[in-house]
Amino acid sequence: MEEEEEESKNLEKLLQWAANLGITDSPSSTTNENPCLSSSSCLSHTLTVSNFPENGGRGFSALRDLTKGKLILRIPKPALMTRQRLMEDDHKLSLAVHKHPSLSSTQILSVCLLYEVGKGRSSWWYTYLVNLPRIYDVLAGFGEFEKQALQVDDAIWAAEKAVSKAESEWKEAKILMEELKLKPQLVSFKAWIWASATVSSRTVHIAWDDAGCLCPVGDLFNYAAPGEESNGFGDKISANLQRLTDGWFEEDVNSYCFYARENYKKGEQVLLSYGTYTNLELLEHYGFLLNENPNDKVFVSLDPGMYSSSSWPKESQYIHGYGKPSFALLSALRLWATPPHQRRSVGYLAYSGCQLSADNEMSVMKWISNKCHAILKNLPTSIDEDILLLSTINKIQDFNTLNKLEKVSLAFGSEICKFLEASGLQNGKNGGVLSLSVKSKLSIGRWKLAVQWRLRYKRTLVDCISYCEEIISSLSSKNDPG
Ligand SMILES: C[S@@+](CC[C@H](N)C(=O)[O-])C[C@H]1O[C@@H](n2cnc3c(N)ncnc32)[C@H](O)[C@@H]1O
Repeated sequence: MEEEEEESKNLEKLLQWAANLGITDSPSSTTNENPCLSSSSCLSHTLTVSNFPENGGRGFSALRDLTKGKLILRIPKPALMTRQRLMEDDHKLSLAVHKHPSLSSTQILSVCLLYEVGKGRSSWWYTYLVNLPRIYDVLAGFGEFEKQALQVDDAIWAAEKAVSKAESEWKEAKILMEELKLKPQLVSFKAWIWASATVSSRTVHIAWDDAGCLCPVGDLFNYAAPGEESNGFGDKISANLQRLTDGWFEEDVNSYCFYARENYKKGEQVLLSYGTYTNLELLEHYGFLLNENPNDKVFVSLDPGMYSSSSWPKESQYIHGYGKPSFALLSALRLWATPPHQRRSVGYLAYSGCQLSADNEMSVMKWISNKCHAILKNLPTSIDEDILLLSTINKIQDFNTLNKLEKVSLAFGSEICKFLEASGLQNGKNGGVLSLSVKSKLSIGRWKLAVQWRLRYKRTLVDCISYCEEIISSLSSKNDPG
């Protein structure tokens, strides 16, 4: 409770601080007038900060009905936390950073952020910094147990790569952080994960710095995938070319401006597209995923001969999150299922997305369906088991204890035991109540994300099997009308 009160006070201070910097949700403001300068909050016309437990937590809701395309928030350049700004304000930082030209722009921004945190209350950005999340669930922070809970090799590999990339970037940046005499806890790997996750999940794009910049108040928008509102999950992907983000820097007003991506009713959450991401990419960069993500992709491994039967790049051959094989995957498999000596003559049909013959289409559909079945069979748990496990994880999170452990362990056997082992928790001999440490609570959150991810993956494969079976049955009935 105390924590909540403190968070709400900090937020109030942030909105007032932002108002003093000219950040505003007033649609009529220009650079020359700052209607919020004397106000106690930069928000009063368009947006208010609310909590959306199921959709990103802290975010914005509409204060009134909003129209698509309307300017909803403006952050003047001096309020943007850029590398340039931080270094201009601190000569010592600037001198030290310039001695390390091999560090990447995002490594430098992460160091600058930690350096600013190290200043505590004396930082000009203090009011902003105390409102940043304390933890992130990005892949780079996944421990061994959480990585394995992803179950799918590609995903485990992506998590391992994220961890090792973070480790090597941290080691490279450590010398600079030590030169800057950061406190040991700010030089730790844990602090590095925090800083680099802040950078990857909260920066916005600016043309003059490829690290992007931190955008106070503007970074409170939660995410909706681009195209979501026009597609509907399961519908055909809209051919409309939409802008992938809803905010950009505008030179004429010297501000970062955010626009409503659709019409919103008063009270609805106002969301922002950060770009097009698969669920695994969302986990990697932002530490969350969407149950219905129109941009999700499931890659299935093909035999080398299948890749070489067409010129489609590997990354274009996948199954859409809603279960349909991608255009390129279908095209490649149609060619592969054609005898090699006939491939040239039907190539133009395959590349334009046409079916080649009923037999060819049926063998392609059977191949994909068998492949999906085989993948599902090889995974350690079924969809039903994952659903049950998720509901148990939810209960554990609700009560913050592991209750009636023996009963739970019976249902989920090894995975629960592995969690207990990984968290250093002992299974009470009598199956009694175990209180969870902060570390275990964090681990449970990541474990849940891993289970949600693999469940979505499995559902896509099941949807793909249904898709293939529908095509097979419709082609069979055409072939054999009797
Ligand atoms: C730019 S911040 C958005 C504001 C954030 N909720 C906060 O409290 O500061 C991005 C982070 O918000 C969370 N988030 C954004 N959109 C989400 C969504 N649709 N579902 C779940 N979490 C989301 C993720 O933790 C992500 O890393």
